[in-house]
Amino acid sequence: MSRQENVHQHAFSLTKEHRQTLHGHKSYILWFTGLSGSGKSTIANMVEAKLHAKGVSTYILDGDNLRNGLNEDLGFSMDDRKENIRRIGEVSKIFVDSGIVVLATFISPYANDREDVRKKVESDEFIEIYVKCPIEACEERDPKGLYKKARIGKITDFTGVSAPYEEPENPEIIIETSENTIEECVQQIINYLVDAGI
Ligand SMILES: Nc1ncnc2c1ncn2[C@@H]1O[C@H](COP(=O)(O)OS(=O)(=O)O)[C@@H](OP(=O)(O)O)[C@H]1O
Ligand SMILES: Nc1ncnc2c1ncn2[C@@H]1O[C@H](COP(=O)(O)OP(=O)(O)O)[C@@H](O)[C@H]1O
Repeated sequence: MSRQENVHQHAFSLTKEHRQTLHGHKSYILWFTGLSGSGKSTIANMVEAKLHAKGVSTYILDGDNLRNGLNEDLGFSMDDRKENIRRIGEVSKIFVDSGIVVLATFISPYANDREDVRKKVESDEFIEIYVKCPIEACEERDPKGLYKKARIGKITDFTGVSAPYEEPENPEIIIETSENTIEECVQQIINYLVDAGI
């Protein structure tokens, strides 16, 4: 017997469209993926501020923050990362249903896990942003000193050092943070949203 066999969904009267109308805009997920130190949080923070200033309802879901709460039971094995991203995908879907624009900043190193999130929402509601930066530049920045620890084995399964990162094959947006300024990267994302009419 499946665990969901006796669980029945209630049909509520208000829909995502009602909530989007109240907010005055579409809701969708901006999914930032990239190495530690590539710039996911920095860019998302500024994109959120710009959207907020334009009257868009937003929320940032961030790896470090979620791992201190909802996902405090998860580590960095392949299975734990998969479960981490699955839960974030479900939470993101709830936000989209509530009419809010989600900015999700997770390394999300496995292409399949990212594609599983994409499939949870409508095709135009998942915008994958590859925050591209050579590992040498991330390591040079090392804002939290994690690469240093990973190189001497104090952190295991560290993405790019002792665990894989699968580059997105067809992301909606690629920002190259070692080639462009923070402001240029932010503007590139805003331009995409304006061109897409959202
Ligand atoms: N082993 C290992 N590998 C990668 N990252 C590590 C690891 N241990 C701790 N950290 C810190 O956790 C942050 C990444 O969490 P995520 O939830 O984004 O990871 S994942 O999507 O499940 O791969 C990551 O945050 P960012 O640097 O902002 O990417 C690190 O601060
Ligand atoms: N063009 C850029 N885009 C984003 N971050 C940049 C850029 N240039 C330099 N940085 C710096 O790189 C670091 C990125 O750290 P962070 O945003 O925490 O990355 P992540 O969330 O991917 O781990 C910050 O210290 C930021 O100031």
